[in-house]
Amino acid sequence: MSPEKLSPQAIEGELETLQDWTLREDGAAIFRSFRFRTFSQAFGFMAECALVAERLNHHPEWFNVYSRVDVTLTTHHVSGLTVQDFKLARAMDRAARRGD
Ligand SMILES: C[C@H](O)[C@H](O)[C@H]1CNC2=NC(N)=NC(=O)C2=N1
Repeated sequence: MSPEKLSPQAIEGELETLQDWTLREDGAAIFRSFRFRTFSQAFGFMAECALVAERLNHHPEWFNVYSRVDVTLTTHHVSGLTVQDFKLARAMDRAARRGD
């Protein structure tokens, strides 16, 4: 059963629990730029998140340059946000704290 597209109100509620993420202008994605001390830490973060994404069957759109990883989360099959995006965002926040 694929998750339902979240309403703007539900998205607002979810974002209140995720201080470091911002809602994209079109309201269909959330964004965070992670900063690490080294490239190795950034890549280790990506490797850990890749395994989480596979487990959730929900995958990020991300860009890495050196110690920075920019992440955009959206649910392609509803062209918007679902609980899967916020579940992955929380997992990524946890992984980033471990990588510090
Ligand atoms: C077939 C497979 O379940 C789908 O392609 C999954 C895979 N990962 C996904 N990731 C994201 N971000 N959005 C999706 O809609 C999505 N769908």
